[in-house]
Amino acid sequence: MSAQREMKEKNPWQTPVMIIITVIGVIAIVALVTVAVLQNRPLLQKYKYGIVLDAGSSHTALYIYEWPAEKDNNTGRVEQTHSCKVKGPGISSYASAPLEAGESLRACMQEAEKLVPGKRHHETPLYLGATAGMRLLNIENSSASDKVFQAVGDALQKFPFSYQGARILSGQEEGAFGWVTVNYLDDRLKQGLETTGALDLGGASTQISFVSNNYDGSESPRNSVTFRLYGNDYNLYTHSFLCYGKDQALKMTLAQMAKEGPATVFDPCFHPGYTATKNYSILYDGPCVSDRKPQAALATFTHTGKGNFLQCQEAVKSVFNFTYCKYSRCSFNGVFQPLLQGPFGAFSAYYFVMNFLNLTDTSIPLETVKDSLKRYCATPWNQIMLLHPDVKLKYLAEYCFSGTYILTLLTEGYNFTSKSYSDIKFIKKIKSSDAGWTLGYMLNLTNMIPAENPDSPPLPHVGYVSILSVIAVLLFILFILFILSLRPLWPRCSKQPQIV
Ligand SMILES: Nc1ccn([C@@H]2O[C@H](COP(=O)(O)OP(=O)(O)O)[C@@H](O)[C@H]2O)c(=O)n1
Ligand SMILES: [Ca+2]
Repeated sequence: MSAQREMKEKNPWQTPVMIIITVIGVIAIVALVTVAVLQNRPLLQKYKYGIVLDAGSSHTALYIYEWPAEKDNNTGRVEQTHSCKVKGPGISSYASAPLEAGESLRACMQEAEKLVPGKRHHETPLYLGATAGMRLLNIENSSASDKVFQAVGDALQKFPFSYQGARILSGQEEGAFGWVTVNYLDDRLKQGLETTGALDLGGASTQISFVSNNYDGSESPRNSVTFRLYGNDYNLYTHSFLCYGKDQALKMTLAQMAKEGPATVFDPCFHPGYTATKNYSILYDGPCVSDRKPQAALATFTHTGKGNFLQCQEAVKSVFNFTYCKYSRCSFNGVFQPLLQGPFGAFSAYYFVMNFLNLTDTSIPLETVKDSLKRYCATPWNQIMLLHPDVKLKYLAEYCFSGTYILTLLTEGYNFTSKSYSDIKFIKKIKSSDAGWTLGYMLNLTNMIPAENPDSPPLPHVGYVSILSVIAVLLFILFILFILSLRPLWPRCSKQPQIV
């Protein structure tokens, strides 16, 4: 009995005071941590959406973007969650039937209606941006281009989204927003890292955009775009060459070869054995080629392939003008271009063509790439058709030209060398989003890239809760130790005489 009492006296945990203190202490810690967790728990993730239609010269594509609702003005990462290719040609091809341009967008828009949650429809911005195809139609026939926009706008407004308008992007915007997209997706802007240049090849125009340390924008102000993004200033060089997209370049090259108006055009950019009867008018319609029209044109010509890469390269070079430059340096056609500064991401048709030709690896020496293309161009047409039975013949016939055009544009046009060629990366997507101008365009119009870097909380949520828990436990231990240190003063002293 006395041993038991001694035990009880030695073990303060058995005194009622200590039990009560412990229980209260544990309850307090649990309450504190629970409050910390609940109060700072990330809110149930809700998303916002944005839709951009890229009305290109060859086709229209719809992109749906998504981002966490509570972060739309700062660090939220915007991602492409869906893309839809509109059936049929680009909207500029509907000049004589504008209503059909609007109609053509319906299927993709209905898809978007299903994919964006119903309760977000009315707040989801919807943009349509048209590029070089509509630029050309606008030059050629502005009332036809207005009608196409009217029809497209009418069709888009029938959907429940927040329609923000349809317009032609300037070449500068197209180049600059492509650059923003690539660098945003690579996380280079937020972190203030060295940026990647953007090379975009379309059907009717092509863009080059990059930051060059020794370019301040003063030499050719119209090629300069300045941004302040996440607290960093960027002075971007950008240029868009109208008519130098691969489809218009093909037309210009062929029109150049056929400028004497012969009955047969022997074309080194097409495979040997390729032959087709074509209408002369296809070579001279549109503002890129109208001035190359021969005096006495026949109605048709026979287009015959010769499959010769070097001659094709010469033919392509003939559509570039290298003879004049009023600046310290130029790319071509008298357009200023500062010293190239890599790395570069090359997307859209750059990727499609080089991927088809199995030439996306830029660590392969440029000479080897050219040799490979030389062999490809020299391959007879019937063999090419056998190798690619699934590819549409119109597209299949053009890869020799397109590959040659890309290499010529990069090296002769933009002055990439055998060495700097490896600074280029042919890309289709970055993470889940396509490389192109659409994302940059939407980020800009929704003010989603702040000029200054937003302040972020010093600790992430998990760190905050962990530190709070550790401090609570330490405080509790400290409290117990403090109580124990008071032990000699406990009532035990006054009970002593009873034992005696
Ligand atoms: N799978 C694909 C898709 C497009 N393309 C080409 O990529 C180019 C896209 O140009 P685009 O329609 O965006 O025209 P722009 O308005 O940008 O000049 C066209 O020349 C298409 O033929 C391709 O080669 N393979
Ligand atoms: Ca394009």
